Amino acid sequence: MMNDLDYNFYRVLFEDLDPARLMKRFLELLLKIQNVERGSIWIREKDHFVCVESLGGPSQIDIIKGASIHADEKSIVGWVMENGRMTIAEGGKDPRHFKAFEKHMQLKSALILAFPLILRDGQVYGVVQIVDTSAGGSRLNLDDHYLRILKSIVDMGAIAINNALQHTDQIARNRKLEQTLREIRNRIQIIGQSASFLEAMKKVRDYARTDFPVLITGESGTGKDLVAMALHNLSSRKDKPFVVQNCSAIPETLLESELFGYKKGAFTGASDDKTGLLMAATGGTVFLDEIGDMSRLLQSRLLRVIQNKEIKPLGESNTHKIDIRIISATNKNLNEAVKEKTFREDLYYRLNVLPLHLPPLRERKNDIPLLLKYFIKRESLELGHFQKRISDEALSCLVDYRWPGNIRELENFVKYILSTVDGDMVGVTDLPDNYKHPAHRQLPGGESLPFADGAPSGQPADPAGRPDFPFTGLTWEALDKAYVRHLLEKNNWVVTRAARDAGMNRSTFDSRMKKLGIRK
Ligand SMILES: Nc1ncnc2c1ncn2[C@@H]1O[C@H](COP(=O)(O)OP(=O)(O)OP(=O)(O)O)[C@@H](O)[C@H]1O
Repeated sequence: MMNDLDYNFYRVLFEDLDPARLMKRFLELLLKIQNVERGSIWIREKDHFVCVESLGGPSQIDIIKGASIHADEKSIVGWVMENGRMTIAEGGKDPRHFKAFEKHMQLKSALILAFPLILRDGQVYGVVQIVDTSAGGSRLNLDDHYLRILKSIVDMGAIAINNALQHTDQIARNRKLEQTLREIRNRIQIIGQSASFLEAMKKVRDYARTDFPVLITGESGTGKDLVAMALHNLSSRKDKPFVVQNCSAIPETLLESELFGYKKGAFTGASDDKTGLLMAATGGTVFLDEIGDMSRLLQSRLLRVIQNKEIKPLGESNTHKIDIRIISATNKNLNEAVKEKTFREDLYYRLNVLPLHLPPLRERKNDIPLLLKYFIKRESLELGHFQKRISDEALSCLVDYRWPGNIRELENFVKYILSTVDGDMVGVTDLPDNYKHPAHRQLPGGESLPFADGAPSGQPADPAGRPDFPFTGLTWEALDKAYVRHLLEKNNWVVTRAARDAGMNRSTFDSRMKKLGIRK
């Protein structure tokens, strides 16, 4: 029979990536080689050995697929798992034989041949049993040479089965990840009620109905990534990939490989074909973040892709048609970059078909209380904490604050207060200095107002918990001096501008400076 092991045998091992089918075909093959009818495959699962395939026997009760043996029980399967070697056992007589399964079987095992299923690293993950039920176990061929060949077949099968199991596991994991991603995307909440924000959101809905490129502009942390994802989710491409690439974070050659892909051997180190993101996203949306940082060379390649709707990976002679929507984003002034010739004008017009500007948080102050509430709720739920509230005074400081890091900064601020404030109410004293009343902030140039760290010493706290008037305890002159210096610093020591901010003319401001002893 062993001579009949033609290429069909290898097909059994390498053709099928479905573990159940593969195990069945593999077991059938082993039984055919040994000319017996009964056999089973067992896999270790935590503290049990589970029969994942079983063949043979005249009736259904002889099939033990799905049965399991506890690792503490005496069994041939357990012995082989533990010792990692083949064994031959006499059914019913061998003390290792777990007889419970055979109690009701029509045919009892006479001789059992069991091989370990071993991984490349020597780990035993399963056992295959080949069982002879003929009288005296006369059918099994136990010739040394024969068994050695059989063992190498089992070893190959073990690797093939494990590959198939891992492959299936990987597919299941990918499915789960995709599902989680879909859920996360559906959970996206975009918070805002200010006019400028609502106007931007209307554009998002309008743009989602089309397929034209969108260029999102706005300061860092204003929500460009979030809005790009929302646009994709609202569009007809929502069930296709949404692929994100940050164009500033990686070197040019790496970015080129990521976006356009390459053919095996296109350059030293290209040991396999790589599908670029633009091709992988076909049918879906590509979000190119920080597009203003893309090199001129890659700008030209991207332009060609947009113009021709096709892509040619590095080192490949053929082009591939692609169907993608491009959303790009920048916190730079691309108009300026075009003037300075660091950004291609033709690409700029190709990308900026539908412009979308996200206003900074300081221009949508109405949204600040709403966003604070939203993040407090979200983060408290995550932490399993009670939801804190923000006192009116603290809230007014936060609304006045300029939020240079926009919503990202606000999100981080909420995490900070939830971690540091003990009580249920967040008061002014809980705020870091730079978030307090403007007069409490660090002055430009590093100079602080005299009591930037809190109320001046000796001032009793208000029993109602209201913050002290911040200027108590300062002389009029000290206050005057700090204010004049602050205006000068803010205006880079351009006196005319500082005077305008103070609401006085230049010469009055000059004489005030002189009186206070402040020199340029
Ligand atoms: N309107 C909003 N509602 C709720 N969360 C928001 C909103 N806008 C932004 N965020 C959150 O603020 C954080 C920063 O947003 P995002 O990363 O989209 O900003 P960005 O403009 O792309 O920043 P960068 O230019 O630095 O990449 C994210 O965690 C995002 O979920």
